[in-house]
Amino acid sequence: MVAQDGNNTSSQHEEELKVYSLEEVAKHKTRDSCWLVIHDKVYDVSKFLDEHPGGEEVLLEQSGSNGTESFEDVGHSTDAREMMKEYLIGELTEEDKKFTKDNGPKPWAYSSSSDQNSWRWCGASVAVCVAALMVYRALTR
Ligand code: HEM
Repeated sequence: MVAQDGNNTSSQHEEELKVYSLEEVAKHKTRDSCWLVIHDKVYDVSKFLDEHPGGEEVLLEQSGSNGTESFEDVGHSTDAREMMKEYLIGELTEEDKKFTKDNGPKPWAYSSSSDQNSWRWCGASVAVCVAALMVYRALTR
């Protein structure tokens, strides 16, 4: 018979998150150990410095502190947000949390996988044109 023990090994990553204070995070601001906080989560991006499309400088600048605002200002894509999970090492202590909300990528930063978006815009534009034409014809009759 099939044993039903498949659900106790998955999705434990979130539960295993370590808790760090901002003070602890502030000790990691070098190339060898570069941590930063985004939306109250702690990321160790030391191994990502060379790969970051925005360059290592910006990451080093934000290291040891809260990079949420800069991260959101750039409007990182869905792909970037997926990528982050790889570098997640923990979260801030309750007292250090800012409880910022992750509103997802900005409209201009959707990843290429969501080409459907352009089609949606295209469809909407056609609909607006047709509606305008109908109104025009109704008014000029
Ligand atoms: C773990 C954290 C981060 C990851 C995984 C990440 C990933 C990425 C990726 C994949 C891109 C390419 C564009 C995109 O897909 O959105 C990018 C661009 C960029 N990132 Fe980050 N990033 C992180 C943190 C930060 C932080 C804290 C800053 C602070 C300023 C930053 C600044 C930038 C800039 C300036 C660009 C270039 C945007 C452009 O040229 O259009 N990133 N990042």
